[in-house]
Amino acid sequence: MSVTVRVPAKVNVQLAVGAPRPDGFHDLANVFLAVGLYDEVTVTPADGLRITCSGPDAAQVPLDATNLAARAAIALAERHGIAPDVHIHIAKDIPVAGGMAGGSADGAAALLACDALWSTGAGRDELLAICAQLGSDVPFSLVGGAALGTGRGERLTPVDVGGTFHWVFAVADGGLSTPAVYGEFDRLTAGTDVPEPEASPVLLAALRAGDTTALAEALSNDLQQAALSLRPSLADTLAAGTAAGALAALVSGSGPTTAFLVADEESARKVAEALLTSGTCRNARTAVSPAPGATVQRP
Ligand SMILES: C[C@](O)(CO)[C@H](O)COP(=O)(O)OP(=O)(O)OC[C@H]1O[C@@H](n2ccc(N)nc2=O)[C@H](O)[C@@H]1O
Ligand SMILES: Nc1ncnc2c1ncn2[C@@H]1O[C@H](COP(=O)(O)OP(=O)(O)OP(=O)(O)O)[C@@H](O)[C@H]1O
Repeated sequence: MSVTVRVPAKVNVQLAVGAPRPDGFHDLANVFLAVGLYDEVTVTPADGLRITCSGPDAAQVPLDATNLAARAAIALAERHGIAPDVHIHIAKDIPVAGGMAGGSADGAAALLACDALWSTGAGRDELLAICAQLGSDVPFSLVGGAALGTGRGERLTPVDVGGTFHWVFAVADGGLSTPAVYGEFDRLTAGTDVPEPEASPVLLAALRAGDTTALAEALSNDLQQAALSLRPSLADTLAAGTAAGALAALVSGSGPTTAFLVADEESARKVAEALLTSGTCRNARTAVSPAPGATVQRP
């Protein structure tokens, strides 16, 4: 018997970053929106723990115990006194190291899949606590939709979304390391007074109203400057999407994927095509939001 879980990518429609904490993390006001690009994680009983991965970016995914999907299986098994003897297969469609929480998504998906396979009876709160141990973005991958993440992003409050938003994502060549981007943020803000991060009421109202124009005006990412500083060529990608008619352009999370909010499906197609022909990115993907969180697939 196997269990398959489908899990979405995310874009941060607001990422407000505070000063570094003593533990090295940063307090955030992190407004997550799940977008309809998905990985699928399948777990099957096996003699030991084994990971495989398929998809165009599969070669960049670690297949050892550092993989977040493996760490999730081990964490759940330890808590319930079970041997983590599963074959985990990741069908990867979320860009790797792109700031779209691909690894986090696989962690949340493997956790939910193993929980179903082993019938552990773990409640939602226990699963969310394990997610938070695995990484700051992992709890959101489990819940999906839209949520405000505070603390290091792991403490979630659901956010209402009153409509569908259309996006284009420009996938860059190579990844950016999340700690390196936070480190660059610290370097760029050193000696300045970094304000306490706060969610923008205007942005939350735009989401609630399903108002694309208002959301376009309210999007913000405090890590954008740091990502651009480490990868200056991203400015060309942002400019190419804006010139093609995107309502707003921003770096997705820690980058280097860039996100373009567009009016509708037709505009998404046009902007994606223009980005591809601009030569400023490796690939361009269209997607809608919000998307549901990690979900067990029934055959
Ligand atoms: C950039 C975002 O993707 C936005 O959602 C997240 O903040 C990153 O979340 P993540 O990849 O799950 O990050 P984690 O695995 O928890 O942490 C990786 C590293 O990122 C930095 N980090 C992460 C989250 C946070 N609130 N402050 C940080 O400074 C730390 O250097 C940390 O060691
Ligand atoms: N299941 C996984 N899929 C992809 N990368 C993984 C996975 N598990 C661990 N990793 C490691 O995590 C690193 C970051 O990859 P990931 O795709 O999660 O980045 P990201 O989307 O930028 O993350 P975030 O948006 O959460 O900061 C990779 O370079 C890889 O070494």
